[in-house]
Order: sequence, then structure tokens, then C-alpha cells
Amino acid sequence: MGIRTGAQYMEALKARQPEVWLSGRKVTNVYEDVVFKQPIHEIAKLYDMQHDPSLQDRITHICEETGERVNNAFLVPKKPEHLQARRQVFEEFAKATFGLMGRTPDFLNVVVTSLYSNADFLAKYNPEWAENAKNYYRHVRDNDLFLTHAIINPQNDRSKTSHEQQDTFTHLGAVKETPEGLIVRGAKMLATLSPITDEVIVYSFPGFKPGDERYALAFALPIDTPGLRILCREPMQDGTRSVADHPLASRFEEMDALLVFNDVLVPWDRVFLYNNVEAANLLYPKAGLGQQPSHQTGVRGLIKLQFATDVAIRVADSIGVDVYLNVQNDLGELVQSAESVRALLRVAELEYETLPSGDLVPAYNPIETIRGLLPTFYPRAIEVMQIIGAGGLLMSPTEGDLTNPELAEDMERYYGGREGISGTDRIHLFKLAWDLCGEAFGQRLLQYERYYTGDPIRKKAIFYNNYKKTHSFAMVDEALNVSRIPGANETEELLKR
Ligand SMILES: Cc1cc2nc3c(=O)[nH]c(=O)nc-3n(C[C@H](O)[C@H](O)[C@H](O)COP(=O)(O)OP(=O)(O)OC[C@H]3O[C@@H](n4cnc5c(N)ncnc54)[C@H](O)[C@@H]3O)c2cc1C
Ligand SMILES: Nc1c(O)cccc1C(=O)O
Repeated sequence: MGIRTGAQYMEALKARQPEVWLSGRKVTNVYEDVVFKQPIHEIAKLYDMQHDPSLQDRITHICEETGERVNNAFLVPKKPEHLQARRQVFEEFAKATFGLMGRTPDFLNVVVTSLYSNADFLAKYNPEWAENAKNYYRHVRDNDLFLTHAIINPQNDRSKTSHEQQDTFTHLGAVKETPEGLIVRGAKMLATLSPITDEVIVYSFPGFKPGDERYALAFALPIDTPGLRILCREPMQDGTRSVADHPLASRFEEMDALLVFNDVLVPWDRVFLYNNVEAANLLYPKAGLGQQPSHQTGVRGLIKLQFATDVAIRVADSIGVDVYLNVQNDLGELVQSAESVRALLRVAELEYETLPSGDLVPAYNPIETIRGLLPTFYPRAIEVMQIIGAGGLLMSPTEGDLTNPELAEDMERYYGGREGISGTDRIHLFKLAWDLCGEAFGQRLLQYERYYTGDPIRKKAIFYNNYKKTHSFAMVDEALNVSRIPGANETEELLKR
């Protein structure tokens, strides 16, 4: 089939009935549910972009294996232009959502592509796992599927490993093997957008200990597989808030969910890893599951940071406060943050690494540096927006007030900004800013940037340890050697005199 349209994506949603729980009710029709309607629409637009003649060649390509047109997220980069092609789809999808939707289809499609291109890693442990991963990639690519993922154990007792939790099956683990496949039980989080996806892929960040064998798992399933329960967090939008009052929150909310597997059958051909602590711990670093998606997260994160920066600048300008040095200083800092990320991304792509397989990946140090910086750059952008908008952020009336003729004069006189900014302009701008920096929606976006890539502190520690292991420290050695040149100390003595 190759690239789907938005309508085809929505048809697939309508045909499915996953077990979704939301605010104490079982959702009987995901497609028609008010909470999911708008996000479904936003995802459908991305699928339609693949058919837009002005974008198609930028974000899709003809698959060598099938001759069909597929998304660039499925491209295995073999030359620098492929890396650029992949970036183009990340960029276009992120621009269409202002970088606010982190788990658009391109994100996990890169993860699956990475599993495919690193299938040799799996083959070392079990050739069937490698074949399964490769076939799964083809299935996702050729049907243009939208995946969610759940790679984190629920936060029960983080000081204990999976097999040490009070209940054997709190964390997702294998119960038994059957001729058809594995039976799995327990929970995983934090499956963003899961109710409106086609399939789920489950694997883990490293951290397994001996004894955790049953939890060392990786597999994929259709989202409506019997026994798979999706427990949504409280929605931030009820689907009825207007686009005028909440221009971002009403459109881009990504539902997060806990997945509970109640003795779910995973067919053997969907198992990518099982019962092997070493393989599970090495999967993320050795199968490119960090370095390849980080290209998508870097591009998307940059666009989100640029958007927040631009909103902060427009807020400051609208009320004439960017004539002040302190405000210019804060806004200059945000622009420099965004420029730093933009430069790092460029370096990561230009100084790409070539793997032994011949595949190209963005350079590790700069791409990983982006991941280390975004968890502080983005919250800072939001803080600056709050500081500059100050009390005005809490003064916005509603669309109802704006459209009531009796209030029209007040709206223009008291809500207008500096000369040239009407009351209506300023109200709309401040509502946009409040969605980002005040609403629960905006707080989730901030939490996302802090944690989407795992614990930022442990991630930075891993980065440092890698750096230390691979860096030569030649300058320090050179400086030490010079000071040991015979007679060097005598020269110093002479110079002192
Ligand atoms: C909005 C959002 C969307 C997300 N979407 C997804 C998704 O779609 N799929 C998915 O799988 N995951 C998703 N994640 C989950 C994300 O991967 C995790 O939040 C992240 O890995 C951190 O894990 P945790 O939340 O369990 O925090 P924890 O690991 O429980 O950490 C909690 C705190 O304890 C500290 N801590 C915990 N353990 C240690 C330790 N061993 N050493 C030192 N300090 C420790 C941490 O520093 C942190 O401050 C999402 C997260 C967010 C916030
Ligand atoms: N955050 C990630 C995720 O959820 C899956 C795969 C990779 C990452 C990452 O940031 O490296």
C-alpha cells in the first residue's frame, strides 16, 4: 500500500475497538469521542501531507524493495542526502504541529527502522528475533502504521528491580510460553497517543538485573489486541473548549496512558527479544534506538523551542516591554538557546558517523548534547514567557466576551497593547501564550521536554562516561609533556628574573 491518506488512517481507527478507559468510562467509539476528535484530525493532516504535491518529494520516497512510495522516516540512510531527506519529514511534521506533538508517526517509525537496520544485533542472540524485527519494519512501512510505545515500568518502587517488586506481575513480564506465542501480564507506561494509534511496540531502557529474565522483553501488537487495556490519564481538554480560547490546547493534546496487559498473547513472530537480560540491556545503545530517534527529537525540539521563543518575543513586543534591558536580556538568551540547538543539529548532520554496516547516523556528541540541553532550555523559555507576560496572562477574557457587542468598546480600550496592537490581537496572543505557559496542557509540554528521553540526569551521566572513554585528552598530555622538557624549568626561572 505505501503512504496512507488521513482518511485511510481514520477508516482504520473506525474499524477498531481497543479497550480504552477515560475518566471512569469505557470509550466505545474512539473516533467519535470528543476528547480524541481533534488530535485524530491533526494526525490525519500529517498523513495527508504525504500526498500534497508541494511536499511529497520532500517527505516521501520510492521504496527500493517494493517500488511503493513510503515515508522518509523508513529510509535507512546510506548517504548524506538520506539523512537530509529524513530530516525533511521530521521538520515538516514538526512545523505542522509547532513541535508540540512529540509522538507523531515519524518518531516510532524511525525506531522500527533502526531495529531493522540493526537486526544483526538481535541475530547474535536469536536469528528469529532478527527476522521478526525485519518483517515488522516491512509491515509498518508498507501499511504506513502509526505506533505508540511503552518502555517504562510503572513507578511502584524504583529502588527495587522488576523481580523484587511486591507482586511478580506489576511490571510487565512473561507468564508462560505456548505453541502460539508468549503470554504476558503486567503494566508498562507511558504510552502517549495510544488510543488513536494502530499498534504498540514494547521494549525497555537498560537497567535489568539477573533475576529479571521474564521482564526482558521486546514485542509489538495491534492496539486492539484482546486483553490489552489502555488506562488514560485525566484529559486536559473535554473536546468542547473553543479553538479561539485555546488555540493550541484544543488541537494538540497528546493523551498519555498506562498499558495493562491481562494475559495477552504475543504471537512468536512478533517477539523481538525475550528472556535475555544482557540483550535487553544492550538493545537501546546497540540497536540505534537512542541515536536514530534523537534526530527526530532534535529537529522537533528545535521547532518547539523556536515557537516558544517567538511567542515570548511577540508577547513582549505587544505590550511594549522589550524596550527594557532585562527583557531584552531574557529574550536574547532564548534566541541564543534556539540558535545553539540549530547549530548542533547542523553539526550532527554534517559530521555524521558511518556505522560498520555502512548506515549513516547523526554524530553522537552534538545530537546527544541537544538532548542534554532541551530539558533546561525549554522550561527556561516557558519561565521567560511567564515573567514577561506577568499579570496580563491572567486577564484574558473569552471568545464570548470578545463577540458580545456590549463589551466591544471595553475589549478594545482596556485590552489593547502598544500602539498598533488592538484589544482583539492582544487577547488572542496572550491566550496562545497562556496555553503554552499556564494551562495544564503547557505544563505537560514542559514535563515532556524534561523527561521524554528518560531521566536527564542519568542520560547526562552516560554521556559524560562515554565522552571520557572515547576522548583522547591530547591537549592536556601535550601541555604536561612540554612542562617536562629538560631545561623547561630553568627557562621559567630565567623568565622570572
Ligand atoms: C509527557 C510524557 C510523555 C511520555 N511519553 C512516553 C511514551 O510515549 N512512551 C514511553 O515509553 N515513555 C514515555 N514517557 C516516559 C519517559 O520515558 C519517562 O518519564 C522517563 O524515562 C523517566 O522515567 P520516570 O518518569 O519513570 O521517572 P523515574 O525514573 O521514576 O524518576 C523519578 C525521579 O527519581 C530519580 N531517579 C529514579 N531512579 C533513579 C536512579 N536509579 N538513580 C538516580 N535517580 C533516580 C529521577 O532522577 C527522577 O528525578 C513520557 C514521559 C512524559 C513526561
Ligand atoms: N525517549 C525515547 C523513547 O521514548 C524511545 C526511544 C528513544 C528515546 C530517546 O529519547 O532516545
